[in-house]
Amino acid sequence: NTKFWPDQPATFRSALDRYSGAVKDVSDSLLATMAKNLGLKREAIADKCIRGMQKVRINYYPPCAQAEKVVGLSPHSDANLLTLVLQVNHVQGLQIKRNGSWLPVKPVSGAFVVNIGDMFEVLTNGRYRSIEHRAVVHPKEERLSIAAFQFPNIDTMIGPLKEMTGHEDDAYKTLDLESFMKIFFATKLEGKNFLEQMKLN
Ligand SMILES: O=C(O)CCC(=O)C(=O)O
Ligand SMILES: [Fe+2]
Repeated sequence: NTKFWPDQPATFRSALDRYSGAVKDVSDSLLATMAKNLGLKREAIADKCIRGMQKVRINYYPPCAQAEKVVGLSPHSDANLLTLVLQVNHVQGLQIKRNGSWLPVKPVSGAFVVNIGDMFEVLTNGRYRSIEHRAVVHPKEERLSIAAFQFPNIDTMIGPLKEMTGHEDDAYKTLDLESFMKIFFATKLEGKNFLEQMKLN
């Protein structure tokens, strides 16, 4: 709903609206392809997003003379299914956690970074892992990114998909989306500690 966004410049809301719709289409087709690759029906995950929610955040990181002493965005994984991040300018800042260390993700003009969120990890019973990431700042240059977070419909149950588990045990709890998000917001944003609470055993 763009009414919560600034109405200036005059084209802002309509541009954002178009962007959001286009990103949702990309996300739906990615979800369909990923489901197919997992041996599921194309619709298995995408169908959960027909009336799905999308949140968009535009991140602005001003330059910071003491850049090495601060982080722009603390380490976390996104709670939702899939996030499409556009690194708007050429300033590098996004980092992912790989084998215990931070790996920079170079901005590629016009390309999305697709981050797996916690809900995708839960639905696939851990086949896909949500990615821990953070953003650092630059001593001289500002940085901008636009993150579009894709969520399923509000009435969706978030738990390992039956078709995914087969004979194996569920590795995560099953909760309705609202309860899932309540726990997420009550948890300190710190690495993947929210998902830890969703694990069984
Ligand atoms: O600024 C970035 O590249 C990352 C943004 C992000 O991870 C987020 O908004 O959740
Ligand atoms: Fe994020």
